[in-house]
Amino acid sequence: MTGIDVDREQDAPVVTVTVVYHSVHGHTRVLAEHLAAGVRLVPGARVHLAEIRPEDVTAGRWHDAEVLALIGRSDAIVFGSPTLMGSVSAVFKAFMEAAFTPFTTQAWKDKLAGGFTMSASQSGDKLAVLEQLAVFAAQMGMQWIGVGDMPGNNWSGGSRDDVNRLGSWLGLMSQSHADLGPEQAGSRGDLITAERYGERIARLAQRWVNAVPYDTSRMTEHEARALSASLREAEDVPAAMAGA
Ligand SMILES: Cc1cc2nc3c(=O)[nH]c(=O)nc-3n(C[C@H](O)[C@H](O)[C@H](O)COP(=O)(O)O)c2cc1C
Repeated sequence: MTGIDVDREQDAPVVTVTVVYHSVHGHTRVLAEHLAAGVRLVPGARVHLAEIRPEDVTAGRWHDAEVLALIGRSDAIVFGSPTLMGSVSAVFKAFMEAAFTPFTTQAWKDKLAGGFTMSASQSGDKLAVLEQLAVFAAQMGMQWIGVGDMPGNNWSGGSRDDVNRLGSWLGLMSQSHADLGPEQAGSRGDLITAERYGERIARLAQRWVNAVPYDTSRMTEHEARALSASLREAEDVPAAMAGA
């Protein structure tokens, strides 16, 4: 992120948020769309929806050059997957593994990140998915943003329509009844929480790009090893001792 692009009409910093998600039956897609609607509320914020498609996975390897290029141009990336067997879906995991290439050059370092998941059970082990996504973002050197809303549906007057009704802060959780189609995905509260989360990410992205411009240090693994070796050499520490 070098320099600040300003939307003159709206007098706001331009930021690009990409929502990268997989959905088998469409419920997670609805969540992604509401998240994007929240981003659009922010003047200057641009949003893209990038669906990870099973047809782009061949022999377990995902590839879509356009999606990777889009992510490369984005200030914030929000990752989303249904919870399947307490994990991100196999298709989304293939996307995560394809990020090994940008990992090696730290290409996504210091971009903002967030995550969301949809499942049928109230808990359904959704937290495991958000943890998986947050660890992934950390490996990519990204800055994670959680949900910033107080918990709902945690008292006698609460309901499914409450904001953050599942009380999740690491990322966005939503729940859809297993017998209902995507047109009834989540609850009203979940969809409002998704919009609020999208808006939060966009506003924080604006704050992030508006900060003092800088170029963060990036190193490939090879360069990191060379740096360690030169430091050892300068201190005259034998490699065997330094690595003990
Ligand atoms: C193979 C499979 C595994 C699932 N595992 C879980 C699970 O671990 N926890 C849960 O609450 N729901 C689970 N579900 C339900 C889905 O998370 C739920 O139907 C979700 O809405 C699917 O989202 P999608 O329509 O975006 O694909 C599972 C469904 C399938 C088909």
